[in-house]
Amino acid sequence: MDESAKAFGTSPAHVVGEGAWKSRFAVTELACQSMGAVGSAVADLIAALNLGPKPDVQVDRRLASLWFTWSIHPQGWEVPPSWDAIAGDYQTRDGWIKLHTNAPHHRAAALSVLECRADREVVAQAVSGWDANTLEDAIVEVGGAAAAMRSRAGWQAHPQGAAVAAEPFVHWEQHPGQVREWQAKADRPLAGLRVLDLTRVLAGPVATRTLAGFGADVLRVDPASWGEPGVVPDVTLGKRCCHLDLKTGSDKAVLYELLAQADVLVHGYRPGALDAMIGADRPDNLIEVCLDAYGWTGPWTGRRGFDSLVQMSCGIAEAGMGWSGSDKPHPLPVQALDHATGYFMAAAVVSALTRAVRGDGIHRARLSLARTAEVLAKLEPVSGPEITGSTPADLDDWIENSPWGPAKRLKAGVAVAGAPMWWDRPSAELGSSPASWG
Ligand SMILES: CC(C)(COP(=O)(O)OP(=O)(O)OC[C@H]1O[C@@H](n2cnc3c(N)ncnc32)[C@H](O)[C@@H]1OP(=O)(O)O)[C@@H](O)C(=O)NCCC(=O)NCCSC(=O)C(=O)O
Repeated sequence: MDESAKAFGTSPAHVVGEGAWKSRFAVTELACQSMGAVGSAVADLIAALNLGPKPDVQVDRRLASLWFTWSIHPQGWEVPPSWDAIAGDYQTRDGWIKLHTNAPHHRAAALSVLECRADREVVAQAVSGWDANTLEDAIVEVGGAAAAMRSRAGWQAHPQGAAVAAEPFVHWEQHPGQVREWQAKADRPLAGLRVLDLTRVLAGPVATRTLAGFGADVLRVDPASWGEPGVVPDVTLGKRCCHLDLKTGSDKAVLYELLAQADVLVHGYRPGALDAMIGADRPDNLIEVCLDAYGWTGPWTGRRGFDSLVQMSCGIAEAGMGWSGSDKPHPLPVQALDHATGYFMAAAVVSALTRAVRGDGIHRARLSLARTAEVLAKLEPVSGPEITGSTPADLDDWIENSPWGPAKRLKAGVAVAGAPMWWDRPSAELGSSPASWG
């Protein structure tokens, strides 16, 4: 039985089709396992709610793999680039480091340590005078986001690598409580379920986009200062998005109102960051699922992180370098840790709903990108025709009227018989809806 089926108490989904991302790691298998986990959890929920017999679940290898890239296909316009001009890999005196500078405060932190301006060549020159681990520590110390390239063996011997490997795949906590009834139907099992979404970039937003695909009412909250134009068109599909500044009393009061009426809270702040803003108390009925980058135990819990940084830390980029014969870090072909963690989080939400419906209390779950990397490292790649990208045959006929222009989407990668994934609304600009339940 796969690790996620064990964690969510589901049976593995039926996988059809062919194709695989070309990689040293089993990226396509991870796509199938994580999307299959959501489908299987939804099937269990339909049965637990007595909406019908447990439906069959099928994952398409090719489409699941493609959902690990961009699902949106703009018709006549372009999504802006998602990477900042100085983000990326740089050679240090003794190896490699990746700087993650997409957020302005992370970029300012890196530049303050390097004492240079935001120009790629100037940054490369400055980085070349540092040892990778020393520079990583210095940038992390001032609130930035960077990762030195480590080998797999180096990570396994590192206190953080050892801590993450020893963690459960999903940290579950059980609390007394019951979920409010929502308007579940056999063909729309999450209809009326209120999901408050405090996630950013890819991993968390993939989780809530998936819940919206089964009918959940998702409301995303961001501060007005936060922007991610390169990913918002892809990940806000099916959601409403509002602005709240959780550092002001009046907006905090609005958030408490929203939370009091919510069924599910999904977030991706560093451990303790959300509690520091809104306190640690949660309504008794609330299912809470969150992620962090480096895991929930060990010296690096609380470290800022993104998929591409975790790939550097945990040995994926280094192993890819040897496998591909490249002279620089060689990451996965897609941001697989983000996407897989997002689908696993969605599976955790649905699995928690099933447990609540069965009278087993309220379950809360914590996952991490680094622990997902351990799942990936154990999977065996299956060969098949190489997947290189989508073709028109992979796209749905539906035309999404996004705020940026018309777009098509990939066909769904997972099919729950009788409960197809589809989205009630197009993608949305951050802050474009009122901060209230619809
Ligand atoms: C994504 C991050 C790197 C972002 O880094 P930071 O913004 O520097 O860190 P924090 O989590 O501490 O963010 C909280 C900061 O934002 C402020 N903050 C956040 N939301 C609000 C609202 N709504 N209102 C007011 N202030 C806010 C908060 O007070 C903190 O500010 P201060 O108090 O002033 O600090 C980190 O949150 C993180 O590591 N998260 C866990 C992993 C994760 O989700 N990674 C991204 C997705 S995965 C991925 O790789 C990907 O998608 O790509």
